[in-house]
Amino acid sequence: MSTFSEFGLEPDVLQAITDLGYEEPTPIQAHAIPVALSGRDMIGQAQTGTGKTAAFGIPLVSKIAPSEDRIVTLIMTPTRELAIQVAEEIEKLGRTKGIRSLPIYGGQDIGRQIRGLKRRPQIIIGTPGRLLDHINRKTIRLDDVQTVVLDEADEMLDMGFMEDITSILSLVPEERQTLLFSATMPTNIQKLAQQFLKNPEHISMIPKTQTTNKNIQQFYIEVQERMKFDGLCRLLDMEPPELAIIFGRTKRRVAELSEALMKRGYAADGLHGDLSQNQRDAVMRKFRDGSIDVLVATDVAARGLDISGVTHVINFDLPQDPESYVHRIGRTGRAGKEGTSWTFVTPRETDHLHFIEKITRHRISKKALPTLSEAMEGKQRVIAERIIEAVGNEEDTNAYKWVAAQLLEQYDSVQLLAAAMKLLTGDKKDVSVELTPEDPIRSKKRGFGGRSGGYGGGGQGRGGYGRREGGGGSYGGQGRGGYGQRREGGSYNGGGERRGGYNGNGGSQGGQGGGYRKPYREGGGRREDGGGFRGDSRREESRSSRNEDYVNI
Ligand SMILES: Nc1ncnc2c1ncn2[C@@H]1O[C@H](COP(=O)(O)OP(=O)(O)OP(=O)(O)O)[C@@H](O)[C@H]1O
Ligand SMILES: [Mg+2]
Repeated sequence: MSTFSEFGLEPDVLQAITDLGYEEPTPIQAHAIPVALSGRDMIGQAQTGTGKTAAFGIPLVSKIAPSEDRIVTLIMTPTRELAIQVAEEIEKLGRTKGIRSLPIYGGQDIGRQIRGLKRRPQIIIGTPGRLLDHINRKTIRLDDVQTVVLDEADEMLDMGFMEDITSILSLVPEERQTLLFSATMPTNIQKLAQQFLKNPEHISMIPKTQTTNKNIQQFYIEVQERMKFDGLCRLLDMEPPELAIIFGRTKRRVAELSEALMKRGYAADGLHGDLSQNQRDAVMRKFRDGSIDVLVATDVAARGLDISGVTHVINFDLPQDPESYVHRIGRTGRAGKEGTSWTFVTPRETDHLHFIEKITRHRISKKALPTLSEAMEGKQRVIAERIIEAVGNEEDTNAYKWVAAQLLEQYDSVQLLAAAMKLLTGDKKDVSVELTPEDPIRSKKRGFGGRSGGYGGGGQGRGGYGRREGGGGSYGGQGRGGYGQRREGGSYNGGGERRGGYNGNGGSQGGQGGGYRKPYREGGGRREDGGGFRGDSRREESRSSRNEDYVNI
């Protein structure tokens, strides 16, 4: 299928597609749209940034009559930011036709959502926790829903969401169409998914040879934990990104890292689940409009987010599992654009890196940590470019010329310009920053075949937060060194490895015994929106507070 008109779409919908600037369907759209239009259940898998949203969005808006005044379509996403973004795309696709849609997510004023619901939207895009809240308040009824979409399906069907999804889907009529989309779909998840699907068509656009998007150049740098921050600064200086997303492992890590980058003069801010929704919205707005160019985030930003201009993804901490790696780096190299990813790996984590390479079927190229002089060169290049740009702007510089001429009479021109450049670089490399060191990720050494079948098992909540005493010494600047004592014990990912096959032959479904959860959610099950990435005690709170969404991180 090479044009959208070949799908037999209505003129209004075609107009909306044109307005979005989409000229021809992407491969997943070409294959998935006809199946979705036919009413069949489907599992749709395609690489990050290849247009899965419109692949389900176009058929959804096509199938709804503008006169419909009930909720007939439900889309679920794992994070609030993704719900907002998907809602925006659906709104654009449905606007010309007069389709009404509404995002429903935790952290937003519920009264506002209730007012929105009075406009009788036909499509709801929500996160599970807040959806359940509305269902309990009877402000949302799902009796008339005909189509359900789980975006980031594997994440949604992970243990953290399983219970909520099951409750929500039990309220949707059996006679419905269910569509699952994701860039990753571990085999075990597919099996589980079939619990909710009827005779689904499986459409996979993932090439046998590589699960990550080929437009992303992937590098890793082996670096000691204590050198990571300086390494990051050098990297940002050497190859200044247009926009970059830097992933850290935990909320605390992200808070510390964004703070540290700001202190060193970078236009950065952090996104994680301990922030209020207003703060989260403000950070996203600043990143989207370019008032910051570095977004430091937990995995809350790993899935689905589509921000144009992201040229670099940096894994400051190695992700826990290969899926997370695929999604994180997939925030760049979208819609045919090129992108670069850098991953920091501490010496003890190289096994885990190779495991990620094996599962993603892609070799990640090794690079050396940029040297100080490479970083300096990069910085100076940027300053030189800014100066040259300003030189071209006579009007802006006129007011400075008189003083410039005076200075040139007294000083050497090269010396003058060098001094001005030095001031412009705003060099703050000596500002000391605090960063608590992280433990290395332990390699899972899982084979494809599965050791004991299934995911997880167990799940007694061992471990939790690897108690750490002594905390962080100062990091960088002067005073480097004091790293704080750390007591061993209490592995941070709480024991429970994901046993069993990844793409596994062999892994049975494992769902009994509380299994089927990722290691970092071990021991708790339910996620809270922005809750701990590790099974810490907060999960108990989230279990009882149903009025929020349960996204981890
Ligand atoms: N047919 C098309 N032509 C051009 N651009 C498109 C087309 N379809 C989608 N896009 C653009 O491609 C980008 C990625 O789309 P989208 O966010 O749907 O990707 P995705 O496959 O859902 O990725 P992820 O797995 O990260 O969620 C968006 O900016 C979107 O506007
Ligand atoms: Mg998506």
